[in-house]
Amino acid sequence: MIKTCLVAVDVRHPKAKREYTYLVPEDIASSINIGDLVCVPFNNIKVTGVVTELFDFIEKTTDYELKAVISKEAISLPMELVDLSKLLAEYYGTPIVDFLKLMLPPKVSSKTESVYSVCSTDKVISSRAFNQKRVLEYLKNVETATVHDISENLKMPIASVRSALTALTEKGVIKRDYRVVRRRPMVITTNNICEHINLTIEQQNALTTIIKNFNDSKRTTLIYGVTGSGKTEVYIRAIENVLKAGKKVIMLVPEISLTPQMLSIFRSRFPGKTAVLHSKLSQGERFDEWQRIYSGEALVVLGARSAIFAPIKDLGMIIIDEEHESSYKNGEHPYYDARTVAEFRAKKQNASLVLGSATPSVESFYKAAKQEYSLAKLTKRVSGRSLPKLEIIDMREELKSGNRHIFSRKLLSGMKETLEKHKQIILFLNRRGHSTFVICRDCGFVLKCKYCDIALTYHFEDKSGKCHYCGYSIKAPDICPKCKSRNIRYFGAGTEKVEQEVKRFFPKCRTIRIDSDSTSRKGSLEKMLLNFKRGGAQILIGTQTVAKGLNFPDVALVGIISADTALNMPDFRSGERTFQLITQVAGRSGRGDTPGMVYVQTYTPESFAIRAACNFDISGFYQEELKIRREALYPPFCHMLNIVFKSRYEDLIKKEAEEVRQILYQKYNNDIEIYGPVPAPRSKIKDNYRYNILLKSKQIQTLVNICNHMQILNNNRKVDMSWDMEPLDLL
Ligand SMILES: Nc1ncnc2c1ncn2[C@@H]1O[C@H](COP(=O)(O)OP(=O)(O)OP(=O)(O)O)[C@@H](O)[C@H]1O
Ligand SMILES: [Zn+2]
Repeated sequence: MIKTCLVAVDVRHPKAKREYTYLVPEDIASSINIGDLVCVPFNNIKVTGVVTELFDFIEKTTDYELKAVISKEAISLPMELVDLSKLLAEYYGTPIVDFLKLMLPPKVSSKTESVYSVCSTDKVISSRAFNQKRVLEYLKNVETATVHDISENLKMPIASVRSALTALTEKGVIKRDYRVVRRRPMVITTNNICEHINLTIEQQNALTTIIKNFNDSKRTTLIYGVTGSGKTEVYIRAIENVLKAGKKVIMLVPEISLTPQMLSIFRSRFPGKTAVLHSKLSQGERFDEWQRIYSGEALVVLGARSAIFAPIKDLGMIIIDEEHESSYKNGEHPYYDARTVAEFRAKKQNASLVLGSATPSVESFYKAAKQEYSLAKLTKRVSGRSLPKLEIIDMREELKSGNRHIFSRKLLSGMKETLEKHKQIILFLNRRGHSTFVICRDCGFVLKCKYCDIALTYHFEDKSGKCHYCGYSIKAPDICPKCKSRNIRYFGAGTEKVEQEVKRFFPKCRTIRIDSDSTSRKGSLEKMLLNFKRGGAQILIGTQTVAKGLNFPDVALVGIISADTALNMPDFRSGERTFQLITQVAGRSGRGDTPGMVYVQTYTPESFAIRAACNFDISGFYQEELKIRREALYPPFCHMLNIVFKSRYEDLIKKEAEEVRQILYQKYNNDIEIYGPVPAPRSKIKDNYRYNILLKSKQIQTLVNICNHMQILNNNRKVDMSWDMEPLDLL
């Protein structure tokens, strides 16, 4: 009997699903499986693809000759992941191959090294060949050794070892083999951490809920635990239980939480069994971690967003820490949300899902209120530590009393006091660079990007204006390019400016600045955080990178330089983001012996989100927020789909977007609300105009249908079109 298979191939082709049928040649017919990586012919070239279906070939069903699979590669995806890709492809209206690609290891190979061992003891080595004799004696006492092992143990230069080994191999006394070496990511370790911890009653209760859900209902557990309440310890105990039951775990954390701290906790609690996956791994490291997971050597996968696609077969639990984080959403095609993928995956593999946060997303909070999720609360910090005290500072008052600095008087004296006590400080500002715009006071000219409709940010370090969207950079002008005036001023502070000001007020104080400018080199973020933890600096200045999950016991003061940056975003989630950001950043304060203080500077002290965060009024905040969302019809009371159009030609966008709107209106009008097409808030980026059509619907299935319809509408379009299911960002 002949077999055929369906292969998802990685090629750009107008045909929507990008899956094609191939004949299976006889020599691999008995070994081929769904999930196998294969090489197939496609338009006269060879491409790779993944087998998604197998059929017993019955009759000739098409007019054209089927081509045959060329070869089978050594890699194969678990069947569960192929099934998951199919579900996701349907849900997001995206070719299946786009998800399969996220699941495959990178295209590199294993790293091998040579090892030597004795194979014959008959031959006599002349006593003049001194090095050879020593090397041979050494090898007789060990099973195998590498060049480096030998060199190190015999204190012999590498070159001498090599020539001795070559001579011995030629004589047939020893032989050379190859063994695979695993590249192990992140070697920085902090001193450990295996002290025994007795769970608090709240932690114990949370653990019981998780285990109960794991054992029977598989219901999702939401752990709402205030900052410093010991959520990590609860996750670790839960993982221990899952491993005991013979199952495996994926734990997702935001990229930043993958610090040496977190890694060394996991490596010491699950020695040899933890794999990590995140965006800063080299291709080789990623390949090896993938192999360790796939082979079953690693039982716990700790990683950022894309780790949700880790090749695990016996999955028992998925844990998502800081579940409110927007970094779980992929901001480009394929626009998946790791939390949604986790839900699909947990269901498919009969695993249970655990979400945790000190500031759960409004959506999750709502599901817990409706009892779709089990809610476990940790209301207190561990070891009797109290939550920090938050104070709002009205910056308008500061201005009125003549203080034009970025630090209010209270924050400044708080900093002075904290430094005197030899405690640490975190200053938070959600903007990098020095000044957010450069303006001419005479004619109002604002320095803008050549390619984007965005003001350039001034960076003091290289005296340049930079675009934070496309990277465009020019030397900042001394005179206005438009009216030639010298009256150029810089407005709006960023992290660089904060650092400068700290240096001005406290010249002797050591600072560390963490933002994407200062941490672009691999490993630099980890080193900076470790340095701060060890007391290498007194003040840490950072963007939202420093808001999450960090545990520095010596931090006694947190200053939020401007609580308004997130609030002023034109987005229905701005209130929620502001609330979360303040609560999270504030949560870094007072985690050790000294009680924590937090100053929240703002020009809008009456804002509900800011006041609720400062009063720890989480339930008041969610109630108010849910009321607004219900009235204005926003998630969780509806689902959304954003259709994004991009092109260099604005007329073309307008025409095509209008066409799409018409089609959607005619077909789906009863079930959806349509907004747009309108220019996106960031209307031009990298020389491309951007327009949005936003759809809302109470029926998720309608939006799923539209996503799949979009794949067809996308054929032969002259403008670039993409569709973002449940968007987090409409900018
Ligand atoms: N039962 C316990 N007794 C004493 N210390 C504990 C206990 N549980 C956890 N800890 C310690 O408390 C500290 C804070 O815990 P952890 O970082 O897990 O807090 P968290 O809830 O994740 O906070 P955040 O939301 O701010 O990240 C850690 O150093 C941890 O070792
Ligand atoms: Zn730009």
